[in-house]
Amino acid sequence: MLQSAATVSPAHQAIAQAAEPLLSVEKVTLRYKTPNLLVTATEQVSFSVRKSDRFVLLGPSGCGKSTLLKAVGGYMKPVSGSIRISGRTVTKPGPDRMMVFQEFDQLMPWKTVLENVMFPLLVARKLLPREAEEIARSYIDKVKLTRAVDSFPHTLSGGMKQRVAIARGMAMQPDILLMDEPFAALDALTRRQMQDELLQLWDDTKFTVIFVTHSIAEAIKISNRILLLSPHPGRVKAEVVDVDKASNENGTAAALERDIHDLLFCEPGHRE
Ligand SMILES: Nc1ncnc2c1ncn2[C@@H]1O[C@H](COP(=O)(O)OP(=O)(O)OP(=O)(O)O)[C@@H](O)[C@H]1O
Repeated sequence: MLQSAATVSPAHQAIAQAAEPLLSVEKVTLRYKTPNLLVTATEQVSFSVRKSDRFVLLGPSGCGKSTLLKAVGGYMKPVSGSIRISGRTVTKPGPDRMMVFQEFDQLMPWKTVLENVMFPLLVARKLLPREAEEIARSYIDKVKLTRAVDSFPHTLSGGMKQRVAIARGMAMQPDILLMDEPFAALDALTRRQMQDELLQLWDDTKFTVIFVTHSIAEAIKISNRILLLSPHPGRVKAEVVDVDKASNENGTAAALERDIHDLLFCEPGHRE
């Protein structure tokens, strides 16, 4: 189930062709221009995401995971290649792609939990306050923050703030939720709890998510598919096309974790 970039099986090609992807990223090269440097973040990266995928971008620091997510979000244009959602080329940010970041300060500190979640519904979806409140409250319930609905962000723990950010993103019912290391700044226990809650939310609503992480264990736990990127500049190294199946074939999730680690970090024949 670990497929190298060069060897995609005919069976997988057939499945990929049969199910029209929601998101197609084709041969995307992304660069930053600084006054003195041209930094190539990713080179010729291709992948596709289907509806209800829990798709993880995994790779070492600096391989361009966040940059790819920014480009899917419409915040950055590829220098070559294309990014399409349901056949439409992505040219700018839109309410069909909501982002959840790692930082705890992504909420507006002067607004309550309810007001933070309602804000994009009022501004981007242009809903009436009553409609926005109803939707916001239902997603606040889903992330188990009913009792904190009137609290201000500074009174919340890091995990609670991330739950608000997830509720805000999901309440917009985007085509794709883009999550950039959303649990990386949490303590280990809270991080595990948040991973479990994300999976419960997915069981409820089957939303489509692209999740960036550099934790192999986190990737295996939350995804159904994983794209492995090589170190800077990021190129596709392999794809785990069915994480559950790969875990079973490898015996355990721990065995798959070792295989992915070796693929990402070791030269052939070496193991740390
Ligand atoms: N604003 C920027 N200007 C110039 N170079 C940048 C900028 N942002 C990122 N880069 C460079 O682009 C490359 C990819 O960065 P990116 O943050 O996408 O990697 P990443 O895989 O998400 O890393 P991490 O796991 O550490 O967050 C790196 O070499 C980084 O230094």
